[in-house]
Amino acid sequence: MAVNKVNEDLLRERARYTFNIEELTNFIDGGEEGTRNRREVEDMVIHVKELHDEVPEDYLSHKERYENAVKKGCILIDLLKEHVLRHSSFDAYKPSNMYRVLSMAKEVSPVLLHMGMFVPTIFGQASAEQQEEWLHKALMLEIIGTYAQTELGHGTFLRGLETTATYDPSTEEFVLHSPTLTSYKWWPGGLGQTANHCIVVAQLYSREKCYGVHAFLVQIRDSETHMPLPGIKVGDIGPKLGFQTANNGFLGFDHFRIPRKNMLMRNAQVLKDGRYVKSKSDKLTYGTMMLVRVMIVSDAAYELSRAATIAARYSAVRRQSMPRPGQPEPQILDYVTQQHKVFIAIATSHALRLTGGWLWDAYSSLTHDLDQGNLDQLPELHALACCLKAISSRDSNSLVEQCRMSCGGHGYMSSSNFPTIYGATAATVTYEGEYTVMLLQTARYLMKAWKEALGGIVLTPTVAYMVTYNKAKPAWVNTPEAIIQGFHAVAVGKVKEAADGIEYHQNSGKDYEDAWNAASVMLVKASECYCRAIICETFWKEIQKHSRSMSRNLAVVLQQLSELYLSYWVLERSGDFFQVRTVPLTRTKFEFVSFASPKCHCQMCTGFVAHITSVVVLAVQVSIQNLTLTFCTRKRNEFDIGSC
Ligand SMILES: CCCCCCCC/C=C\CCCCC/C=C/C(=O)SCCNC(=O)CCNC(=O)[C@H](O)C(C)(C)COP(=O)(O)OP(=O)(O)OC[C@H]1O[C@@H](n2cnc3c(N)ncnc32)[C@H](O)[C@@H]1OP(=O)(O)O
Ligand SMILES: Cc1cc2nc3c(=O)[nH]c(=O)nc-3n(C[C@H](O)[C@H](O)[C@H](O)COP(=O)(O)OP(=O)(O)OC[C@H]3O[C@@H](n4cnc5c(N)ncnc54)[C@H](O)[C@@H]3O)c2cc1C
Repeated sequence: MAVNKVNEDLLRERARYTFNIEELTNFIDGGEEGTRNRREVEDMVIHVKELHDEVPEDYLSHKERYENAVKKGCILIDLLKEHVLRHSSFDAYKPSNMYRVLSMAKEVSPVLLHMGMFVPTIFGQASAEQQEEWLHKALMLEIIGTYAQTELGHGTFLRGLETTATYDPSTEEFVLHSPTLTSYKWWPGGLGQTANHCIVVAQLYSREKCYGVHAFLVQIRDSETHMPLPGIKVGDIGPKLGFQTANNGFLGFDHFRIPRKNMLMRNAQVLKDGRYVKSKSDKLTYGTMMLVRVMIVSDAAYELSRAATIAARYSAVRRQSMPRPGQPEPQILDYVTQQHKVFIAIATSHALRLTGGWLWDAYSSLTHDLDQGNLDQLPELHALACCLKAISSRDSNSLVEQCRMSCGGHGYMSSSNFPTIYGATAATVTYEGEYTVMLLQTARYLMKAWKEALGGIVLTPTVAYMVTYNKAKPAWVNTPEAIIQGFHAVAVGKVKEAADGIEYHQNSGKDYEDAWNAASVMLVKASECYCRAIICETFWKEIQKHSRSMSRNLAVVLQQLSELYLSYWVLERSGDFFQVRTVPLTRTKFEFVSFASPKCHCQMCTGFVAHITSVVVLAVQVSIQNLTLTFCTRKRNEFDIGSC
């Protein structure tokens, strides 16, 4: 049988590395132990023949595809359980670990929601007694759950959910009911045929009073027969853009009774006589969503890294066209347009991975604070989780599509794996908080921060620069740090612009809600810019921090990747940078000028870096005196193919 020979072009490209591959691998895995763990799991998986498809999934029926996914899910979960039990360091809920293992089956797993939301909800919202009863069963998959919150009529507006849970003190039970068609749960993964339990989010009623949405653990199928229990209507919602084996389903209740103890009572409680005990914050019910949003940032990075790897390899081996008559067809990797498509995908996968790790650390610190009853960091972390989930999933999905397109017709094949990766990342832009809605949530936080900044109040870390502009006159020099300061200036400008927009509409007679709506496009933009500034700054600072403990060759390349990322986004947002005309930020002097302003001139280079080892560092130099912006370009290395 012909032995698969590695493509010579690929071998030649790999021989040109200027850094130690194992060192980079360890960096990506979070250290040598992370690489060892990952390889151990991959070695376990790669040798399981049942995980390899004889027939492409696309040629299977929906039923065969689902059964195939269930089989693979069981195998992978057994590996995960064995590995978690054997290696306490393999923490299934650190970013990406659990998702990594499940995604080795290519198609999304019908037990993704069990692992990704059902178990974490028990961790985060069940009382100690309830964890005692359910956690081990869930971790060992003796019960299989999902997270049933979204309804046919409401996904974003949680306070509008219609499913009711009414307490009956005479029997010490909650009666779950779906009063309307729109109240049917719709979307929960695994609900179609897989889950026999679920977390149900419903409006809690006791003593004729509504206390808002709370979470309940509900058995919906018989543990022996797997048939729906009496009073339960459940099934599959049908075909989707992707995620075909996620087994998304619908669920309706007809006066379905559960014991009082099945209300998750870590935060709020209902006593036997029906008295309601309020939690420290009713937003703690939303805790699982914050966890998954935090995980999505790292997993969006992971999916993008897969797509970028496919595109980079294809670009090395694909030869096409003949720019010079009689010469061999060049590798498409040598076309600057191809580099412009692929290199930003590589840089972004690193940017999002490092930002996801930073966010995970912030989330871990918050959960520790919450355990101590300290909710101070909750608002900022909610705002961060919202905008980073939105931007990371959107960037990942659009760059996955860009990688696909960079591979021509072969990128359109299912065998390229781009369609599966695209389907997975497209879903994350919507689920766990729809893109626009998440950015508007962050905007809510930014509007408050802006008011505090104007009052000179010291702000939380990620918005502190809104005040510092009032004090330190930035001595902006030609460095990446200058670009980051530029992104801060753009973010502050957009926040101010949105706040002024709300004020303008209120002054013209609108109430706050209408003024907010009228300014909402600017509010979304302000959140995008705030988030981009965070990713740029975190990426750059993480690379600087890790560079100190890595070999110089690797540090150089990673530094160039982070500079490429900064340069790319300055070019992408050059309009916003042009608009920023900055004197030390004070209330009255900070203003945006229109493009037409005679004072704003710029020699922005429109070229793009020709090769990953040569980075054009764009920096913003602001001459405070004459209020002009001069973008100067400084070529770090050879051949900048672009032209102004
Ligand atoms: C890339 C490939 C794959 C990646 C895989 C990911 C990782 C794998 C792990 C798990 C797999 C998961 C698979 C997921 C499948 C999908 C599941 C779902 O989609 S579950 C359903 C998700 N639904 C949502 O996210 C709903 C979104 N809506 C909301 O969150 C809320 O309705 C709202 C938009 C925030 C508005 O809520 P509400 O009206 O109550 O609030 P406001 O009035 O706007 O604000 C009130 C104050 O409350 C604060 N707030 C709101 N939410 C939170 C929160 N979560 N935490 C903390 N604080 C919160 C808000 O800031 C307001 O505060 P103030 O301004 O008043 O101080
Ligand atoms: C693949 C997939 C898997 C899912 N899995 C689950 C699951 O397991 N469990 C679960 O509970 N849910 C799940 N969901 C549902 C998901 O959480 C919702 O789809 C999501 O929250 C969006 O809600 P919606 O679908 O009602 O859209 P809507 O909220 O109706 O949004 C529609 C449009 O209205 C806009 N909009 C809505 N509100 C506002 C506002 N206040 N201001 C401005 N614009 C607004 C949005 O921006 C969007 O453009 C899943 C969804 C998908 C796609």
